[in-house]
Amino acid sequence: MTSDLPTPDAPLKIGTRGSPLALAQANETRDRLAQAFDLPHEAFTIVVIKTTGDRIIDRPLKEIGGKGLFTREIEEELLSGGIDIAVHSMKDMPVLQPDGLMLDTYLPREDVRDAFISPHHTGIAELASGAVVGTSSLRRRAQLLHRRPDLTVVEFRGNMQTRLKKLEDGVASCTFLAMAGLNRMKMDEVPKTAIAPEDMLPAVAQGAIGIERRADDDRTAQMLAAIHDGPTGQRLAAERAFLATLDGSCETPIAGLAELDGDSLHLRGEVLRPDGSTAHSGHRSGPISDGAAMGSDLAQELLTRAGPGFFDWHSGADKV
Ligand SMILES: NCc1[nH]cc(CCC(=O)O)c1CC(=O)O
Repeated sequence: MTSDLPTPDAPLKIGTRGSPLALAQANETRDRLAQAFDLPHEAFTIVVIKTTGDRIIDRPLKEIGGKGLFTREIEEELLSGGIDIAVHSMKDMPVLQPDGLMLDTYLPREDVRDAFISPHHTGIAELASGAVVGTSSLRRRAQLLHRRPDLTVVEFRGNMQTRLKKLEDGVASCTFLAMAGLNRMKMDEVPKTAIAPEDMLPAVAQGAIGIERRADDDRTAQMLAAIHDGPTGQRLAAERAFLATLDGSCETPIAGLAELDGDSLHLRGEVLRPDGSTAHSGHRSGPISDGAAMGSDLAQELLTRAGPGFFDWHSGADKV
């Protein structure tokens, strides 16, 4: 199928951010490609790219401009040929990619659930009134305050290691991390309890790794097809259509999860006010091939139920 595979002299350049999780994801991508084509690891180079989001770690993400901050420099390298593929956590990716790029290869999805992390407790119910919770995720913050308005949420930025250090230092009683990241980094020693999606619906695409390429790069497209996971693609098609219709920005707390059962797909979605005061959730079931339509349909329902103004908070005065 593929005539000119990469070689140690002309390696395929894999672009990634430099966080331990990003590197683990890039390594997994290299391993899968090497195995699929029986190539040595030297046929791949991992190129670490520092993004604006990595550089500015002392301010909340929402202040410095949101999601594209972690991808812009990487996508520029891809477009200019500095790298051949870029490996991303799909939950950090906007629904639309720049012209000339394609993002439709997904590795098999990891555990989609959030984990409750605390040295002293095993779940939210155990937290005393007023307990301090650290998270930088607007979704987790809103979901938490929706259930427990008595808790205090403090901003917890930085990579997973930085956040765990803050927890150790006693800055908060607990934090939340994706099970997927903990599993991919084999951080078995972290005191964690997986939270059922019924109790905390995960972010759209949580646990999925996506691989981006230039749209006109046919050799790379053929190589990536060999490691693509179809079921993950079907689930993300529904979840990302849900997100696209909601026009989710980094500032809007949105959760969504699609699961497959035989030929059917079941999609759950939730939108919340950032302070947790109101939440709207719903679900759809249908044939897998209708996933994207179900995603936009569910989003329309939630938009209607939420009513005008629900998503306007970011431009108004009631920002929390
Ligand atoms: N926004 C940061 C981010 N992006 C992806 C993951 C975890 C891995 C995944 O969900 O695929 C994380 C950290 C976290 O939420 O704990």
